[in-house]
Amino acid sequence: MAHCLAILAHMASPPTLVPGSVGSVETRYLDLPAPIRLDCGRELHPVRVAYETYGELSPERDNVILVCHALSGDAHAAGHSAEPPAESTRDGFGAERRDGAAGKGLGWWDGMIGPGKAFDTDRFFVISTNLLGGCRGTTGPSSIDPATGQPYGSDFPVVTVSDMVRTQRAFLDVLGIDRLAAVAGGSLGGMQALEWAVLFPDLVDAVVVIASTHALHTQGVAWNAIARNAIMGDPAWQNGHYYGTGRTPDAGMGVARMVGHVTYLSAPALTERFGRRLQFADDIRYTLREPEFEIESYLRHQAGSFVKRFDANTYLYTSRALTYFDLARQHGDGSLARALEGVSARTLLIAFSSDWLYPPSASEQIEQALRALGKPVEFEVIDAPYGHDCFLLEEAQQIPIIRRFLGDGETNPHSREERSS
Ligand SMILES: CC(=O)SCCNC(=O)CCNC(=O)[C@H](O)C(C)(C)COP(=O)(O)OP(=O)(O)OC[C@H]1O[C@@H](n2cnc3c(N)ncnc32)[C@H](O)[C@@H]1OP(=O)(O)O
Ligand SMILES: N[C@@H](CCO)C(=O)O
Repeated sequence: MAHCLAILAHMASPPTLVPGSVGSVETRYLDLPAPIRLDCGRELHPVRVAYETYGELSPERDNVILVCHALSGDAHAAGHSAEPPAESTRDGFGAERRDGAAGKGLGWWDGMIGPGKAFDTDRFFVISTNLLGGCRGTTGPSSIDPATGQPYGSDFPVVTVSDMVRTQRAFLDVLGIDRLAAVAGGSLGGMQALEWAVLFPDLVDAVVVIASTHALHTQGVAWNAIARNAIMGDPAWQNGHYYGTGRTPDAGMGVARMVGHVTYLSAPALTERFGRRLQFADDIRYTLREPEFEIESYLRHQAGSFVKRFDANTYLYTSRALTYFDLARQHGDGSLARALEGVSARTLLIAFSSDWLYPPSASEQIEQALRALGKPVEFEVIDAPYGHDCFLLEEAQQIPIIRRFLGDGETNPHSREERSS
């Protein structure tokens, strides 16, 4: 009888998928029970991880998707933030920075995570963590160093993408999750997804790597160096020990964000949007200090909002980690193919035609290496004009590709409708 009911359930019309919101969410915090051993040779303890979850964990715990954020994101990936920050205020990067990466209290990938969306919370239990070295609740340079009772500052160890992934693994162990249906992310988040597939091949079924690379190209390393030098060259940086001094390297970090932001956009998109239009249309004002062009004003705005929500030291550490990332060097003695030999996850690579910072050619190299090894891999280049930040903006084109890759959900045993039938 139960068997018949199950068949009937399958014969019924599939549920209509209307993309929705995950609603109100709360960031939670978990302290890891053991130290994290880092690539640099040091151990880090204590380590706290800030995280959010969306959807329902299946009884078999086999429907978990880990979402990894990019340089300036945080654990708040979807839904509306429910609460004022609690623990994260301890490091001084909480309350006034509450609006988070995407602003207005909405998660930075809200368009991609939720019922009927790319990472469908009717099927999957999505977990998002703030990365190691972060400033939004996970242990980072603004956290208290137990050895001194003061914030680490630049005494925080230099961390790598592998360290971030090992921290996520330790965090998931505490939650009792020993297998991931998928790991997904854009940019630095995509690097983490790749690192998961290489470091823990037996634990990951699929990876979704968007606007990312196996190793940032020379120009990308150079832009990151310029950004870090802008921060470290600001006298208010104070060798990284600015917490509690009343001075923060806002000027340097503002420049870093301006540089970064231009690299996240395409030249045609900038031209299309701003051209050479003057901020004050009447005429030029013969001023050195004030923004004269709309693009100057826009960049100043981006810089100003960024310094209100982000810690300069976290920028330095995160930027350093993404420039170190190099699968071939770290795992393949210089060979990307050798680095990927052990991967068993299905891989989806998505790149954007206008992304010159993480260009489609980098994803293509990964695709070719995986294909030559006989690994299951799909690669899609989305034609979109906005540059690297397309992974945050071009949801409509990404959603069907990712949904198809993850299965359409109609036969998934963990879809909410089928579980309740
Ligand atoms: C990926 C992760 O893990 S999280 C990190 C993602 N988040 C970020 O990077 C945050 C920074 N924001 C951005 O990079 C971008 O805003 C995106 C990519 C997220 C979204 O892009 P868009 O929605 O197109 O935002 P856009 O680039 O138009 O910026 C809009 C802002 O510029 C302001 N603006 C636009 N033109 C001007 C101008 N001429 N002068 C001054 N300000 C201007 C708008 O008023 C608006 O301000 P607000 O954000 O304070 O409301
Ligand atoms: N704009 C995004 C993309 C960086 O890769 C961020 O700030 O995190």
